[in-house]
Amino acid sequence: MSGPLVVLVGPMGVGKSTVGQLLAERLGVGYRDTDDDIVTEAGRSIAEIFVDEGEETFRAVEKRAVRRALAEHDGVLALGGGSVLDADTRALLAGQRVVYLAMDVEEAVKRTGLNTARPLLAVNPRKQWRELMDARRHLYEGVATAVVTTDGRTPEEVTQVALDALELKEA
Ligand SMILES: Nc1ncnc2c1ncn2[C@@H]1O[C@H](COP(=O)(O)OP(=O)(O)O)[C@@H](O)[C@H]1O
Ligand SMILES: O=C(O)C1=C[C@@H](OP(=O)(O)O)[C@@H](O)[C@H](O)C1
Ligand SMILES: [Mg+2]
Repeated sequence: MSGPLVVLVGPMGVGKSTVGQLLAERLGVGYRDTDDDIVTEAGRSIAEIFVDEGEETFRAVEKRAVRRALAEHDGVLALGGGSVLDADTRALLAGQRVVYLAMDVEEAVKRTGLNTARPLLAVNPRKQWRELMDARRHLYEGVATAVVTTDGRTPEEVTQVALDALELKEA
């Protein structure tokens, strides 16, 4: 199987970036995050790209960033939470080892409700979360080869559960 050793998907704030770095350390491989790639390339924050150019442009940039990272990176790759909205991206994820980090809506509101860096949640976070998960849950499940629930677990515990689920050898 070519491509990353592990790809992480799931909603904003579920811990893809946090767990991704821990997982990479435990596995002794590199870590990459498509949101970071986008920020580096654009020289602006994700929020600025959303405000200046709109979500559609962001999604096009994101699609290219994901394609490139899947082709180039062989370690742990964390994707932005909305990457799976794109059908071509979902097709590229078929055949990859993909972990869906999941959480319920209340946990999501708790973790991200007050975080203005995430433009999709700027107004009425609980309602937005419900709508967002209703629209995306099946997409995350569709690309996942493993699902790891994060509610009530520390990032270290989530990392351990992911390692157990993946049956990958540690470094
Ligand atoms: N298992 C967890 N329990 C509690 N807080 C967490 C957990 N995982 C991540 N966080 C916190 O939630 C926030 C979002 O985490 P992050 O890794 O950036 O998520 P993502 O990349 O999925 O958007 C951070 O403040 C992080 O410290
Ligand atoms: O779910 C989404 O649509 C988004 C998730 C964010 O990444 P994280 O999932 O890493 O927070 C970021 O790409 C952007 O704010 C949009
Ligand atoms: Mg992230």
